[in-house]
Amino acid sequence: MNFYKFQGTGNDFVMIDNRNKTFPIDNQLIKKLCDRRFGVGGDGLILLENAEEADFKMVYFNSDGNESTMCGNGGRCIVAFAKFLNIFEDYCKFIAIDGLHEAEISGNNVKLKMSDVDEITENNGNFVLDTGSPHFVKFVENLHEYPVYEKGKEIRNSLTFRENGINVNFVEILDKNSIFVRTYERGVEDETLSCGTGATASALAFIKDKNLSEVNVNVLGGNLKIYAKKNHNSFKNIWLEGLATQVFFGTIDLNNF
Ligand SMILES: N[C@H](CCC[C@H](N)C(=O)O)C(=O)O
Repeated sequence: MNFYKFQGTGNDFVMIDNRNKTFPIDNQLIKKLCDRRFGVGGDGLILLENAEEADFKMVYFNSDGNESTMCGNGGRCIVAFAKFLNIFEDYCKFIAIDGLHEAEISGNNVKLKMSDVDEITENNGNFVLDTGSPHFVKFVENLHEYPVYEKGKEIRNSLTFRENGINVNFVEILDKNSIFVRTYERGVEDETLSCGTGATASALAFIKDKNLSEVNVNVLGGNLKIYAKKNHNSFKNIWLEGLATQVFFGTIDLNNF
């Protein structure tokens, strides 16, 4: 079995061209392929498959081996992967678990259209919203020193969120249109170097009461840019932009893995 390793601002994925539908979807196999010592290593595994009314379909699994909701950085990486496979020229449409996405690629830079966000709810100064995956957003000071793993794990496993889980984003405001975000990711159950749907959620929480439509988001693994059109407490025309690159490729004999 051929696999490709891609990363988008440090969020990394095992990518498989599964248009022939031969990949054995097995949670334990996916978990082992994502294992950083016993496997290839990755925050998740992504299958690229054929789609009726789009250029391709994205199927996303977290590194715990379970299929999950939309992955923004994974979406940017599958666009770069599909371009590498010559599936499209510079603009594509693909189907993911949260619906149809458009994307543009220029070199290693990918701009991905995210699902609309209908509502941001607030609970004692924090924010909860769904950008294709569920996110909790908390604004803090001195984010570099903040205990992201401990506090993120605590919120993700709290009574409110324990059953379905949630991704937990901690945000420091850098200037009038820039934020720094660190994320504890559901299904990875650890901090990742970047979370695309999390960066998007954090940016929307940041601009919800501002007259701003572009946000620079610094993450540990690089820089992202989010564009959004606000409409009261909802957002449309949301785009996530950043670099996505192929790191290496290889083959695995699944009969002896
Ligand atoms: N772990 C997330 C999905 C991947 C999100 C992240 N990798 C992104 O770039 O959006 C979840 O299960 O909700």
